[in-house]
Amino acid sequence: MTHEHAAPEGPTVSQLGEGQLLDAFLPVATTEGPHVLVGPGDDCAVVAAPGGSVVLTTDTLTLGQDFLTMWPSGRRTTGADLGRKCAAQNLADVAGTGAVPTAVVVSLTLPGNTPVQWVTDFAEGLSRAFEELGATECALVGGDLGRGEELSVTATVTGRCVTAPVLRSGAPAGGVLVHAGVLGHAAAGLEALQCPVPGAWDAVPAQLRDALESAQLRPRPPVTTGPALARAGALAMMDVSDGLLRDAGRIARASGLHIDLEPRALEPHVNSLAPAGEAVGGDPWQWVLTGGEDHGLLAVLPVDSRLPPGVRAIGSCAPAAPGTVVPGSGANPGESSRRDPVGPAVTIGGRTSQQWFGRDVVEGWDHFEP
Ligand SMILES: Nc1ncnc2c1ncn2[C@@H]1O[C@H](COP(=O)(O)OP(=O)(O)O)[C@@H](O)[C@H]1O
Ligand SMILES: Cc1ncc(C[n+]2csc(CCOP(=O)(O)OP(=O)(O)O)c2C)c(N)n1
Ligand SMILES: [Mg+2]
Repeated sequence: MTHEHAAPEGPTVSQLGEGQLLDAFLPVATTEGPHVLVGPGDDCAVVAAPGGSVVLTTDTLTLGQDFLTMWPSGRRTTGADLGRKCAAQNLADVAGTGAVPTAVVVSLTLPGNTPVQWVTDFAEGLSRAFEELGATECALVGGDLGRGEELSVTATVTGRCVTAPVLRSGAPAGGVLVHAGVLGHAAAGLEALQCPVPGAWDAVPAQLRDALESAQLRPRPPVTTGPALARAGALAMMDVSDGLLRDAGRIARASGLHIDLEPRALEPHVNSLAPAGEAVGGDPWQWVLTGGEDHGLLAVLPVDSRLPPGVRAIGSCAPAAPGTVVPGSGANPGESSRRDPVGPAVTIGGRTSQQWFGRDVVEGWDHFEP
């Protein structure tokens, strides 16, 4: 059913990016209150609770936009896959704040012909992900069921902090940019899933193709590394959901900094994708630098910090050149109004993404970007 608006005046959401939409949306909403410790702008909000605080995040997966039930490659997104992905993307936001996940509520919008087995598989996938990702304190505590035209699942997850919450805005000049998890695998997996059989991806070894498709369908964020990074002294952190360049840009802007990525530190990620890139004529650097949905953790630590297991240094933070980036305010996370007037917030080995790729590239995912 299409959705007709009575007064179709002015731009539609698909003419704006997510940042511009938030710039329009948040100023007319009440975003401050006596219990709000951290409002919109970070991976999680932080709300005062008796004796402490609770961190809170929500994320939706919608058929067509975030997954397909049957992919051109022939693979299906099962209920168990979607349960795992739903858990992973929310648990990663809690981890990205340095917190331990505590509880989940899930809302399911289901077309009437959805098999019951699909729904029970979803519940099982959700719970298996808690176990497999180390969210051992986390339980499903509620939710909602409804019928709708399009299959859609939304989870809201709470967490408890082990230190002060780690936001995007605390990175200092001189800090070390670190990352834990995979980069580019979910993006390469999306291309594999979208490629019909027979097709270009037939040239990729079956095991690698399967692993990349699984990285897209069942991402495995390093959830327990979030609190470990917080304890190691992380000053800024987030999960990489929209692409390394775009999300590093969010830390840079929120912290009023310039970030330079170290190409040699990213080479192991690129090399792991090279056989697939060669076989299909894809660019592994593009997958690594701009691919979303891996949900690894990106953090800034003081120089000379001990890195927790699985954490690698991938870049450095420097003062922003005058006029380069404007620090964001927590209440207004949209980026459009503070688009860099002079230079980029993030470079790769000192080069802009345009210089690095030799062409203009889209630096990451945006649900509405025109
Ligand atoms: N409908 C909304 N109402 C209030 N805040 C929102 C809404 N949608 C997004 N936000 C907030 O805006 C920020 C979006 O920033 P973004 O960098 O896109 O985060 P993420 O990639 O983790 O979703 C988050 O802090 C999120 O909580
Ligand atoms: C059918 C389909 N098309 C496109 C994509 C790619 N995609 C969808 S969402 C997304 C980025 C993650 O976005 P979101 O779920 O909004 O996570 P958030 O940034 O809110 O954490 C990407 C790369 C996909 N997974 N499936
Ligand atoms: Mg996020």
